[in-house]
Amino acid sequence: MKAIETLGLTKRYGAKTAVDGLNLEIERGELFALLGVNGAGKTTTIKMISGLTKPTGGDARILGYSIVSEPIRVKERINVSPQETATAPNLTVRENLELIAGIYGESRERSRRKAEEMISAFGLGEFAHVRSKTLSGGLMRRLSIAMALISEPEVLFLDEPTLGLDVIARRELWAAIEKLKGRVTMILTTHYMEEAEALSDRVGVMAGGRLKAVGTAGELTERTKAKNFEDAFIALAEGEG
Ligand SMILES: Nc1ncnc2c1ncn2[C@@H]1O[C@H](COP(=O)(O)OP(=O)(O)OP(=O)(O)O)[C@@H](O)[C@H]1O
Repeated sequence: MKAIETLGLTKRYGAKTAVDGLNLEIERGELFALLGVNGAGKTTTIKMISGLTKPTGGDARILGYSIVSEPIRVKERINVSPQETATAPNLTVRENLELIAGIYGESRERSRRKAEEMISAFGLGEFAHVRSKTLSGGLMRRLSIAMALISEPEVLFLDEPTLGLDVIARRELWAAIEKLKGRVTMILTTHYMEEAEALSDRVGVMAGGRLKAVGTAGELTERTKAKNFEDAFIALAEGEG
């Protein structure tokens, strides 16, 4: 069974077709980067797959469950690490993690244990007692992803995870994401081509609501006869048809 399979997934807003008959398959454990210029339809696609908005046509199956007819089953198995980090500013790193575990119905004891696991997995040990509002951008993003993982989702959406981070914080976050590869299916959106190239198993390029190409960064570079992946992306994102 695929982690994600979209079947003619479509979203229309009045006369505007934001996502146009998307057919896409993502394997379990894969890190898939969904790329496209502003307005290509990435956010709308992710919103539909994660149950935040309903398609106007087609369907998607997440771990076999339909987003149209079984949205609760889907929501139980996924989580989103949003672009706008949503931590409780006056709670510490540990308290934020325990709070989320509690919201997902874990006992006090298990919440503590899971928070500890995440602190260790994301290298947040020395900041466990720090209020989240005082964290740097990079640490905040790490906490945000840790919070999204505490419910043990099988599918995780990472929406521009390193937006606005400096190069060191970005590399640290990449390392944290790398460690999750193979265990959690991840769908990444990013405008940084080197990020897609460094992290993803495959990329999909969207333009005008349609999927223009799918493959590894290397394959797409070769297919477009570009000199690097960024040029390949530009050729695909701007190409007609
Ligand atoms: N709620 C809405 N109502 C009307 N049009 C919308 C709505 N949401 C998105 N659109 C339109 O659908 C198209 C796709 O938008 P979407 O946000 O999915 O693109 P995107 O690839 O995520 O872009 P970005 O990189 O800027 O986030 C755009 O033309 C956008 O204006």
